Amino acid sequence: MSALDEERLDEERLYVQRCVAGLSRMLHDARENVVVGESVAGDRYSAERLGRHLKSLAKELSEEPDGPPFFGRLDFGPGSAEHRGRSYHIGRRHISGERGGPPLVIDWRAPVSRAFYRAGARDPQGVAVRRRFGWSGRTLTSFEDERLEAGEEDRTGRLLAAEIERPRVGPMRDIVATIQPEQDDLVRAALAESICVQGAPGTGKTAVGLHRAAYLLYAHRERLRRGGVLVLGPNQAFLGHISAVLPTLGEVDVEQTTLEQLLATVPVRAEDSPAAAGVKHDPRMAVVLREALYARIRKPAEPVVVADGSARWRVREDELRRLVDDTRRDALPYTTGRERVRARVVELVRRQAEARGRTATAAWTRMAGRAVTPFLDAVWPAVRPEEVLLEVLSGQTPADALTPAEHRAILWSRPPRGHRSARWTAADLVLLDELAGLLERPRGYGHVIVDEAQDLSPMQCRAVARRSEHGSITVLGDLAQGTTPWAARSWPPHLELLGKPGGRLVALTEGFRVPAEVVELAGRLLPALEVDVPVTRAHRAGGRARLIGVSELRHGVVEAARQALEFEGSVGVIAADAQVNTLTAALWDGGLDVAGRLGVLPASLAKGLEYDHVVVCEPAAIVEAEERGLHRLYVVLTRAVSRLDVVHARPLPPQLARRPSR
Ligand SMILES: Nc1ncnc2c1ncn2[C@@H]1O[C@H](COP(=O)(O)OP(=O)(O)OP(=O)(O)O)[C@@H](O)[C@H]1O
Repeated sequence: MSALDEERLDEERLYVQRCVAGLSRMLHDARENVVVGESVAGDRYSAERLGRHLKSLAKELSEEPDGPPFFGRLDFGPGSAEHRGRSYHIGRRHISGERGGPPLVIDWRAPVSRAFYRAGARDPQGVAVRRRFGWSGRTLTSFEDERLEAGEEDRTGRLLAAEIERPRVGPMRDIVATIQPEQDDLVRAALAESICVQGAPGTGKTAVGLHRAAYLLYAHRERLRRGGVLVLGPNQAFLGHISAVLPTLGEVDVEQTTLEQLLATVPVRAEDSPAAAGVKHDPRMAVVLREALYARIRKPAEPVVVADGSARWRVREDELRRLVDDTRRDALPYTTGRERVRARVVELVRRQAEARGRTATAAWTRMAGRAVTPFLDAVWPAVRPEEVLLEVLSGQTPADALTPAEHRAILWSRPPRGHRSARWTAADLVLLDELAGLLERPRGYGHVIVDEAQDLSPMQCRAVARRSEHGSITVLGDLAQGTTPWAARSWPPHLELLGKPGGRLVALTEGFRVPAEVVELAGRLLPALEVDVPVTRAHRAGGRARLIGVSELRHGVVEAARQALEFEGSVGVIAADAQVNTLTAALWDGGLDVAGRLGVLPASLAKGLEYDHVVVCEPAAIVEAEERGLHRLYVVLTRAVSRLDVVHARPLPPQLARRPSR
């Protein structure tokens, strides 16, 4: 490093100290304000609001992990009308300046920070110098400059490469320091825009989704405060893997869950046969359920008579029929429809009563409403989702939308006595949610991010659509990684089921996880996966992929894991679900500690995760375990960040054994 650079680094280190002081000042002020805010606000409501706001700010600041206060800096040159001659440090969060001075650090999501991600030698956007910083913990160790206005740009700089190539340990981290232009375009897309991102393994779909959530909350905080942001992931292991990212970015109020958990209104106590699950996830079930629910509505067969003191008010049958028909045509949720009928009948009664000089007080209206209940119970009965589904699965309602064989597939062999003793399956939860959505509109979100969306069934897509009807969605997925029997084969129909047929379809094509050697090996499966997905360019080189034939699987796996532990980083041993216990025991017996850095994972839970070194055990068993086993194998092979060992005692699946001829 030159003497001048040493000097610059020293200056930046002094700046770090100012930032650290700035942060502790912010924390001190926020704590102070919690106390003051609660006592000075004019009324209780605003005191509470202010108190809550300040408390969450104080909490956020004090929970701020000891990360570096900034990761980049922009020096604007004469080419910028707005920021000429200014320089800004960019970090994970805003750090206020001293005594009303300019901020010390600008949030990466602020408009001016955009140039950090988007400017280049071709379009410098007024940036004279873009600086990236290298850190070791909280210590600033280096920096790298690109003189953009002078036509100098280094898209594969040392610091960038080091971040991408770093060995993985522990859960996923944020990527704010190195978001790439094609990713930034998605992260900062308008709130109203629904986007569908198709990307090969490791192209940063999950990272983009999480950063988009953080960006939207920053740019539209007030609007999103009411609806909120929901992140849906495939399973608990995945949620654990991503759970730290948003809090590191200062966003603690995002709901992160699985769809199954979101819909869990009753416990799951049974499993469907593949045939039954296939029918239950088919979109025609929406028709079956709607018809079963609305079959409860009857034609009024007698007049409504309301006893009101000495008077009797009567609404004729033909009037009631018209009223029920009209309300059905209004296409309201079922429960709202029932209340609308009640209100309309009461209105007819009220007119009669007022014509005879009565005054319809609030108490009178309540009395009349109650008097109409028996009529409603007969004609538009109140109902629970479980009651309707029980009828459907017991064969008490027709299912004209299904073939007789499909209908038989979903019927219970021994129907339960009542819905409380029913043993519901995971697919039933989706059906119950569909019914609940027909009864009443569910809570909607301002924005929903759906990861691994290719795996959602049509009925699951409808559950997501119901929750984002008035909001927007980010759909993340890879058609090649679809492992459910109902996985999407193409995006446009899927987007339609998700309620956003006009969503923008974008492909991410730069791979940040999987090295070229592993991409080549896993890519041998692609022709057999029968999906049309764009080719990806691997950012990482220097990886290793080995096919290791052994005579005894357990022994081979223990040996591969032992060798893997000689390297830095996490090691994931991934096997067909049925082999996990045996292999875990073998690793323990071999003296390896299956905890911490080394983990054993069933293939069915590997989605979205990554390990520095992956040992895939007996691919043939992974393929055989399920209908879309080859897709599962593709998912499993693409979890490796640096090295992949495929250990097999049986012959390899033929698609993996040979290179595809092109
Ligand atoms: N711009 C970037 N800079 C540095 N690392 C990145 C960048 N984009 C993605 N990564 C890293 O690449 C890895 C893969 O990212 P991510 O898990 O988001 O990919 P994905 O497309 O969701 O993969 P999969 O389809 O396998 O779930 C992660 O470790 C992520 O942090």
